[in-house]
Amino acid sequence: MMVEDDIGLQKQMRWSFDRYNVIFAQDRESALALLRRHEPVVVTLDLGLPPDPDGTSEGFATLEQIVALAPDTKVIVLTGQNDRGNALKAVGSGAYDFFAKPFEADILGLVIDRAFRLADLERENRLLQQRQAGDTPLDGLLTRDPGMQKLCRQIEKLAPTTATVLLNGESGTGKELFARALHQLSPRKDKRFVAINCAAIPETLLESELFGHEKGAFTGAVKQTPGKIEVADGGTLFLDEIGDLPQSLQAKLLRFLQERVIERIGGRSEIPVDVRVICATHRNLRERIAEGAFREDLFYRLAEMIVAIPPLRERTGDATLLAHAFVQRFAQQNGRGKLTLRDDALAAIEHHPWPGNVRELENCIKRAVIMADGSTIGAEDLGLQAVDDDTAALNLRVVRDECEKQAVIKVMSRVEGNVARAAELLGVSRPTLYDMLNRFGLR
Ligand SMILES: Nc1ncnc2c1ncn2[C@@H]1O[C@H](COP(=O)(O)OP(=O)(O)OP(=O)(O)O)[C@@H](O)[C@H]1O
Repeated sequence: MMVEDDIGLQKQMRWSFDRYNVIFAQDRESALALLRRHEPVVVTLDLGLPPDPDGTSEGFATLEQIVALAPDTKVIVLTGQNDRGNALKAVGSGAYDFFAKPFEADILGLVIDRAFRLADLERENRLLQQRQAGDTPLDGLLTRDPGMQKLCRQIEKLAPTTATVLLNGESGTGKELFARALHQLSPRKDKRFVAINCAAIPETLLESELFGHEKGAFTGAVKQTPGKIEVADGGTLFLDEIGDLPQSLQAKLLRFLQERVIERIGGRSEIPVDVRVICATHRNLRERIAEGAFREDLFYRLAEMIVAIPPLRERTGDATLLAHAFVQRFAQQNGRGKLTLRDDALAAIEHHPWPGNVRELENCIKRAVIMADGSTIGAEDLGLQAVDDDTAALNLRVVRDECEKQAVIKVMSRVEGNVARAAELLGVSRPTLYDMLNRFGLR
């Protein structure tokens, strides 16, 4: 796209750059409308645009909006001769390069070619990165959901730090898997990962499990036993279901986190321990605090970083991705040869809300692999309700229509029904927008 208000110059450019597929804009408004509509890869931008043709304010405003809307666009700003100040300012504001007017078409052509090449390379690079991100989320963890992949990147960043991480998510969402990944990717990976479930052990035993005891500390304490915290020295301590930690132990854990020393039950000496603490809960800890069941000061010690893991039903495409992988794994483990999921099974898996998340899905597939008679698994083998297989919704056109409809409704509401303005924002012509409104039955 070439943004140039001088019609004579536009003509000359059209002629000089006829080997490109060029679109022309003459002011900010038309430039932004064309940007939305055609998504040009390279833009040349004259800084002197109406209503300020002798200044640069409109040019800079246009540049700013192009960079904000489509940051990958390569904008080449055309400045006056010897106008270093504005040239540098433009590059500082996100322009790719600058060029002095009047220009020699050959040389400007070289700059444009280079901009296209760079844009190509950047696009390739982005694709490669996306592909890699999709292939290797975290060890043992399968996902294609963009939100989950973002979480995986966060975990990679958090892993090498000493931050205490709180993993929050429904039961079976993979909290322990994330905790192990945090350990594996940390400098502590060669030391122990010690997990303890605070909800599974009675209060009386939990204290000794965590802090250890000396011989004779209580009836049955026949020998000196170090606690889990001590055992994890140098490594990572994973406190699962931290929201269920009894009050008395909350105080003791807080003291450990503050002072980093423990005292075994019945012991007299303070033992320094160096552990990275990761904890997890399916509970809403803020609610527990409000109920008076969880100490606020402990919460802030534990939740230096909070990672919220989405339930399986909110991850796009993951239920079937995991189902295929689990079928393969369990078929192999049970010597079942090649087993596949039928379409009715896949539809049922997509529709089931999976309150028990990945663990529920895993168990469901495990059972089905054992029970299935033939070489395929149907909805019935999974014990799931068969649903009307709406393959229609799997058709890209229908999906696209639904998305388009949502976008049209949103934009039409934003511009209070102004069709011309909505068409511009959506990057379509007015007749196209009218067609869409008709097609979607919108008034
Ligand atoms: N994204 C995933 N890819 C592959 N396997 C997964 C994934 N998420 C979870 N799992 C598997 O699902 C099971 C449950 O995961 P995990 O124990 O980590 O969940 P959790 O959130 O800690 O559960 P709980 O809160 O009940 O302790 C495990 O067998 C785990 O390996």
